Amino acid sequence: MNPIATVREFRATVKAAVARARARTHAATLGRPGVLGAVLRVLVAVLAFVLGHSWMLVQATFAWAGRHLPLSVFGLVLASLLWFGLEVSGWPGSAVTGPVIVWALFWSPGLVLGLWAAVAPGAYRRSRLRAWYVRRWLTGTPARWGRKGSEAVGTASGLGVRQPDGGVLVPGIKVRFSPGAAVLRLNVVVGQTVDDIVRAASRIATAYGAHGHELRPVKPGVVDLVLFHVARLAARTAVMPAEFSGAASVGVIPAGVRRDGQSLDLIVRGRHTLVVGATGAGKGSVLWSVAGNLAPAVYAGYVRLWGVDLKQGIEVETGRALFGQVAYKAADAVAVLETLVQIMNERGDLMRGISRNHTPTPDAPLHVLVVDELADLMAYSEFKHKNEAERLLSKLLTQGRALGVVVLGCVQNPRQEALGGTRGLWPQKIALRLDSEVETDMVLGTAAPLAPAHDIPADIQPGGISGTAGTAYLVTEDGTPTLCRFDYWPDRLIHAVANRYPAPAYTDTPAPAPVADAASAWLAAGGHLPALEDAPANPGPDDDGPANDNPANDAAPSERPKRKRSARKSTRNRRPADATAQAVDTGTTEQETSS
Ligand SMILES: Nc1ncnc2c1ncn2[C@@H]1O[C@H](COP(=O)(O)OP(=O)(O)OP(=O)(O)O)[C@@H](O)[C@H]1O
Repeated sequence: MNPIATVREFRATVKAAVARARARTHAATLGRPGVLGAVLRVLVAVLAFVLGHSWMLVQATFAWAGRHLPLSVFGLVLASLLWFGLEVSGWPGSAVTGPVIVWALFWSPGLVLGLWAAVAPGAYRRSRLRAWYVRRWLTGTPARWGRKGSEAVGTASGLGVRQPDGGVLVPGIKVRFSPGAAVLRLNVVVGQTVDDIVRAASRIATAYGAHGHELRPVKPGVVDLVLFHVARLAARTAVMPAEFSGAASVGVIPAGVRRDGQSLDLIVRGRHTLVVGATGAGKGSVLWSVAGNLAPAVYAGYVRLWGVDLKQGIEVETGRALFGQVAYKAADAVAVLETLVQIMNERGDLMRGISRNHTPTPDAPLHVLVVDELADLMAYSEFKHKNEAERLLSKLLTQGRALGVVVLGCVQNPRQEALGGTRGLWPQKIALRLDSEVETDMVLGTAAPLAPAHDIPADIQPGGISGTAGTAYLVTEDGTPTLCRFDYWPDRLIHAVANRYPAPAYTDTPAPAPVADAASAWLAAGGHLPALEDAPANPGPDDDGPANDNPANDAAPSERPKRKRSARKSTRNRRPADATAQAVDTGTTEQETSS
């Protein structure tokens, strides 16, 4: 027999077997399954189910065991000793049954918890019990969480009030746990103010080893001190917003995630919002979270977006179809402001004596003006423009909110010269990463101690992108700060949203020309702008966004962005003089920016 022929024959047999196996696997997993394929799929589903639920059982049981370490270790040691004794003594029956029963008796609460977690994993995850058992992240000893312990921490942190009889009265503290946080409810004692608690808060948080804290007023004299174990918030990519669901939801947008894991619902209606952040801090995420999430309402006619972007329109032009009117030059920006002031005045005339709060309708929509870099308008433009802009913007900021005209202004530098006289006129503030404590003070005022935006780390990743971009303190009108992370809006998603929910053709302004300027020309040249029908619902895995753990996104890319800043970004950070030198003709005419 020819050995070479034998080897060839053997190789051919192996190849044929592999090809058959591949074909079967393909049929069983991706193609139309035969009987074997169907059985395989069922088996895989059952296995996944069993493994998933067993994992929950193990997780919950061991969480319990971790919290009750002495008892659980004692049970294990006793069971092991029993097994050893039975083995050594040559016990005639099973040497395993007895020890397992002993172990199960000691671990029974954990096993019950585990069974519950396996049967109802969702309920277990949301439960306070789980929060309690997985609160090991806080370094405070268990005793510290008891009433006496927490009150001792309060006293040591300076919350005690000395009484005439020499005793010390401490605020009553009740502790409860929620996923990701422990909440201390403090009842202020006579002689104390909430300010005393504010002053002691960071000492208490440090005593518990918390990564951050927030104070939430409950009622006069009662404050919740929330201690967080989460050091940083994971990046999420935004998803295509759902269809317009009714006038009631206009102006409240799901913009990201809060530190306690809840959705960040940003209120835009009736609030002017100032967004401040160092370069690369993620102001674009805030801008598009607002513009992108308002898109369905824009499409339905309940909201009208106006854009001012003196950084050559690079940001706003990415989603141009969402905006009724845009301005990329200072003169046009002033014209937009004039138009809005006029709308506001006319609306005031109509509403006077009838209503004190505007309700958006398709006939009288909520006007939202988005300004990408306020300093370009308020500080770096010609004197006549910046003066006029400051005057008009101040009018909008002082009168617009009740009349349904609100402003979202972004700025890198919160100093006086960048904001003119408007700095104190923004009721809602979003402080992304800032360069210094002085800047945090400037933006947030009295809320600054509870919202240290300058402490948000830059965490520069390869490619120069910040690993914490989009992380911010949102300080609402009542001064409550919330650490949150805004969703990332990749260019492709912005295009897709703009294509799916374009603004109606407003009769008082011409429709945007498709490729009218350098920014659009760049988009066209890049070939990124998908055709209307091709627009993906969500950015695909090849998209250049950050890691996506947004549960709503079914096309979640699983890696951190590897991209360098996109062309949209690459031109955004030019200095003003530079920007003027490279100014492009945006094609925006006086006529376009005044109605
Ligand atoms: N929410 C986010 N999650 C993760 N990464 C983000 C997020 N927002 C932005 N980034 C990343 O950070 C980069 C810079 O973001 P962005 O351009 O929005 O910052 P910026 O504050 O507007 O900067 P500049 O003021 O210089 O224009 C983005 O290109 C993106 O890679």
